Amino acid sequence: MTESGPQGSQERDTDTYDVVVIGGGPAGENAAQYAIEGTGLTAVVVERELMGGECSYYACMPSKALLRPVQVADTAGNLPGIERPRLDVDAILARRDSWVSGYDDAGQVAWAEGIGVDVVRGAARLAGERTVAVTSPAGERTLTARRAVVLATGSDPVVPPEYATALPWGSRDATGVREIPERLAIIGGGVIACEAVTWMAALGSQVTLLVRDERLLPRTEPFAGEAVLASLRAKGVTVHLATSVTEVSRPHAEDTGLGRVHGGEVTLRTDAGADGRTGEEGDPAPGEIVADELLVAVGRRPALSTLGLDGVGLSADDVTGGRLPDWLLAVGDAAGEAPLTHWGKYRARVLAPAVAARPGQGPDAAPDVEGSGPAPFALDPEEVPVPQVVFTDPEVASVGMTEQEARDAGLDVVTATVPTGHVAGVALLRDHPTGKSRLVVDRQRRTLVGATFVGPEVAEIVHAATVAIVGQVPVHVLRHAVPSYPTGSEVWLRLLEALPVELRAAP
Ligand SMILES: Cc1cc2nc3c(=O)[nH]c(=O)nc-3n(C[C@H](O)[C@H](O)[C@H](O)COP(=O)(O)OP(=O)(O)OC[C@H]3O[C@@H](n4cnc5c(N)ncnc54)[C@H](O)[C@@H]3O)c2cc1C
Ligand SMILES: NC(=O)c1ccc[n+]([C@@H]2O[C@H](COP(=O)([O-])OP(=O)(O)OC[C@H]3O[C@@H](n4cnc5c(N)ncnc54)[C@H](O)[C@@H]3O)[C@@H](O)[C@H]2O)c1
Repeated sequence: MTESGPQGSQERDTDTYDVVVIGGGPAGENAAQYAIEGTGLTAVVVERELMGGECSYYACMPSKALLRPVQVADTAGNLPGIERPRLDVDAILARRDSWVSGYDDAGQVAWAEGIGVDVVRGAARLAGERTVAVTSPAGERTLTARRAVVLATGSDPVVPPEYATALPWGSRDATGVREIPERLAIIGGGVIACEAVTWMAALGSQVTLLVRDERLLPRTEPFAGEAVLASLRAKGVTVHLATSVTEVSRPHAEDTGLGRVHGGEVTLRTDAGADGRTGEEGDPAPGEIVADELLVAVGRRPALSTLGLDGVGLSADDVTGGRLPDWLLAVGDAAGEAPLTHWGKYRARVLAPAVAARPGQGPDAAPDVEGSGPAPFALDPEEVPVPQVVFTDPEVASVGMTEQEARDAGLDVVTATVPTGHVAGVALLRDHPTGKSRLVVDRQRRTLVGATFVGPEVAEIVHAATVAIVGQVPVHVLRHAVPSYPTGSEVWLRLLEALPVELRAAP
């Protein structure tokens, strides 16, 4: 066996583990951790950038570190007796830097090694059944999996080619912002766009949001996008709905680095005026918009293109469709499921026992793992509801189906909708609370199938709805779950009272 390795460390060219995980984001870390926990099996994670993945350095952590001071300032600005705080941009960016550990993953590597998971640096691809080739500056290395290879490579941003030549910002630049563009145009109206406009406007950019759809946050209840739209406009953000950007030009585009303005002015042409369209009533989109920077936030797709899938007879659709051989699994954004950290970690937790229980292969295969097997579900996995919090002002916290999704699924549903701020616990948090809350109830089963809360600090309320859906608690039983007074959870009382009387009593 040849010895070689980076920085003088002794590494073998070839190595064998029970589980080889490609990608060290939250899903990959959890897949490795829970596959070997309490089993005596071995696991390695191959990571080409930073252990901890997109979430830790470029996505969830820095975005929420930037949004929290903005939220606190907004709250303070709506409480008589407190002067609206001045945001100290440098201090906020410094706090963001500390939350991303200065883009240094030593802590995450130490954590992995501490739980017995090896970390190999490099870009991995499938080189055959159970075989992973890793390329790094130190050379090529081959890893073999006795039981399973787990694809946890996350997702890549979609950048339409007509925008790409302008070297626009992606979400990494927005979360890693160093230079605040004076005029920032954002294309997109989904989660990333709505969160990024919130912190970039607060940090001082004059933002124009260009939204192709008729509304913001199209996958949530309509009243969620309406509340966020009203709030953004009240803060001075220009929002053009139903507007497509048809052309982008930037004569002096330059890759100046993460979070820095990427060159000279950028000019966007929109479809305003085409077919008599004016963007939206009272606020027509101009045909041309000039900005200092452009952020493109129009979705992400599973990062599967460099994995050599065709070499093992597979396509990206096989991965996202779950048509995989028994030695191969996918978790997290790479699997094409809800692209959320908590969802990827959950799927890794429930799949891990099945990974460990795959029969060992090869002469040195470890004994079969006793007591492991497919994870027991209380619910059909398809029925486990996905929660999400969008950290805008107001916050949007939802779980399970919207009313429309439930109807589209053929359910006979009844809904209850109330203004969130009409309960004392919410009204006490700040003056002028906005937003509504809604329960979606399956009339036949008398249980929740979805809930949405829009308002101040609703992020902490939604988990009660998740528990109610997973526990299949009938709504008449939920009436005995008494919220403390005066807390935001009292919105549950108003919602349950707004349901038809026959659903409130035991059948
Ligand atoms: C701006 C932004 C904000 C977000 N905020 C939230 C939030 O608040 N809450 C939430 O739940 N979700 C949020 N998300 C989504 C969340 O970041 C993702 O769902 C999550 O990171 C997915 O985890 P993952 O482990 O599947 O992939 P990732 O975190 O993307 O990790 C994948 C890892 O695989 C590595 N990799 C890829 N290919 C290879 C290869 N061939 N070889 C070796 N390594 C490879 C990558 O370098 C990366 O480190 C946000 C996303 C963005 C963009
Ligand atoms: N707080 C959170 O949980 C959080 C925060 C940020 C991101 N995320 C995750 O990251 C994922 C990606 O976020 P995102 O905002 O990029 O995607 P998204 O799917 O939420 O929104 C994309 C938006 O872009 C629009 N769009 C698509 N193609 C377009 C085009 N060519 N031109 C103009 N508009 C176009 C879509 O209609 C949609 O409104 C989300 O699905 C979310 O799960 C989560």
